[in-house]
Amino acid sequence: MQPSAEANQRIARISAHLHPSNFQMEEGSNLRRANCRAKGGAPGFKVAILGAAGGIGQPLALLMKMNPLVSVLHLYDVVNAPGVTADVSHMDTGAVVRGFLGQPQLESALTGMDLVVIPAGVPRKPGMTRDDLFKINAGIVRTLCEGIAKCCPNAIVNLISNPVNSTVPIAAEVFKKAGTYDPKRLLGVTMLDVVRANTFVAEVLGLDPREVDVPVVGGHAGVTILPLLSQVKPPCSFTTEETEYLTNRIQNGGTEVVEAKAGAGSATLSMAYAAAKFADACLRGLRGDAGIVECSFVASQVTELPFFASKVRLGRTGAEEIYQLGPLNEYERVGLEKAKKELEGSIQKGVSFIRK
Ligand SMILES: NC(=O)c1ccc[n+]([C@@H]2O[C@H](COP(=O)([O-])OP(=O)(O)OC[C@H]3O[C@@H](n4cnc5c(N)ncnc54)[C@H](O)[C@@H]3O)[C@@H](O)[C@H]2O)c1
Ligand SMILES: O=C(O)C[C@H](O)C(=O)O
Repeated sequence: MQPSAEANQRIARISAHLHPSNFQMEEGSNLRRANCRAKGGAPGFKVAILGAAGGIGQPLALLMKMNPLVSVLHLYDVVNAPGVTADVSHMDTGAVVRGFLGQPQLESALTGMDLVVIPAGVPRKPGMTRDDLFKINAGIVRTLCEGIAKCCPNAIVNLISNPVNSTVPIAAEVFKKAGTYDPKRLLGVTMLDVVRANTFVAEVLGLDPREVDVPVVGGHAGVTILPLLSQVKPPCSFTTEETEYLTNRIQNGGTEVVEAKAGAGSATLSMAYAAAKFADACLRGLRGDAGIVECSFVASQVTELPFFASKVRLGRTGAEEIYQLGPLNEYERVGLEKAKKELEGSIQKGVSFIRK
C-alpha cells in the first residue's frame, strides 16, 4: 500500500530535522522514530558516553538508558558503537539513543551534551599498575577532551579512564589551552572506591551496605586511595587489625578484580554501577536538587596539591563546594602523607604531557 500524502509529508518534515550522522547506522531508512521523540523535547538531560562499546561502556549505557533524568543518550566509540546502540535503543525507557562511530563522528556525538562520561581507554592486566596505562590512555583522553572543548564546553565531564590521577590534570590542561576550563565541571570518578569501601565496611560491621557511608579521599591508585574510617556513618570504631584489613582491601580492590579476571580486563560491572550512581548525582545537581554530596577527584585547595579527591557538593554548575577533610586520626594522617607524595608525581606527569 502506498503511504498517504499526509504520511509522506510527516516523514519529510521529520527527516529535515535529523543530523546525517544519525542515519549512519540505519541505512535505507528515512525515519528514526527515536529522533522524532528527541525533537519533541522530552524533559531531561543529554548525556554522552565516550568508550560506550567497552567493558564499562556497555553496562553503563544500559544503566543510563534506565535513568529517568536522561532524555538523550549518545553512545560513541571507535568500534562496535552501532551494535551497542541498536541493542540499548530497544529498551522501553524514555531516553532516545543515538550511536556514533569513530573520530569523524566525535563532534556530532558531543554537540549539545550536558554531561559527558568517559570510560574510553585500555584497562589493566595482572602485574600492571594504573600508571602503565598512561602511554595509551593519555592520548585518548587528550583527543576526547579537545572535542569536548570544541563542541560542548559547558558540559560536566565525568572522567573514568585510568590513571585518573593523571588523566584529570590532562583534561584540565586541554581545557585551559582551549580557553574553556571551568574546574567545577571536571570531575574524576572515584566513586568505585566509595562503593567498595561501603561494601567491605558493611561486611565487617554486619550491616546492609546501603546504610553505610565511607568517605574516600586522595586519588584513585594504590596508597592514594585513602578511606577515612574514623568518619564512617553510622558512627563506629575499628580495631587496628580491622583498620589495616579494610584500608588494604579498599586500596587494592581494583587489583583484586584484575587478578580474578586473569587477563580479561579490570572492574567493569561494579564500575558501571559506580559511574551510573555518580552520573545520576551530577544530573540531580544540574537539576538543582539540594544536598547532593559525593567524593570526586577535582581541582582542589584542600591540600597543597592542585587536585585531590574529597567530598564535593554537586549543583547546577558542577562541583560547587569542596569540603575539607575533617579531623583525621594518626593512621589517616600517615596515610595522607603517603598519598600526597605519590599524587604529586602523577599530577605533574599529566600536566607535563600537555604542556611539553
Ligand atoms: N575510575 C575508575 O574507578 C575505573 C574503574 C575501572 C576501570 N577504569 C578504567 O576505565 C577504562 C576503560 O575500561 P574498560 O574495562 O571499559 O576497557 P575496555 O577495553 O573494555 O573498553 C574501552 C573502550 O574504549 C574504547 N576506545 C579506545 N580508544 C577510544 C577513543 N579514542 N575514543 C573512544 N573510545 C575509545 C575501546 O574501543 C573500548 O570499547 C580503563 O582505562 C580502566 O582502567 C577506571
Ligand atoms: O584497577 C583498575 O585497573 C581499574 C579501576 O581503577 C579499579 O579500581 O577497579
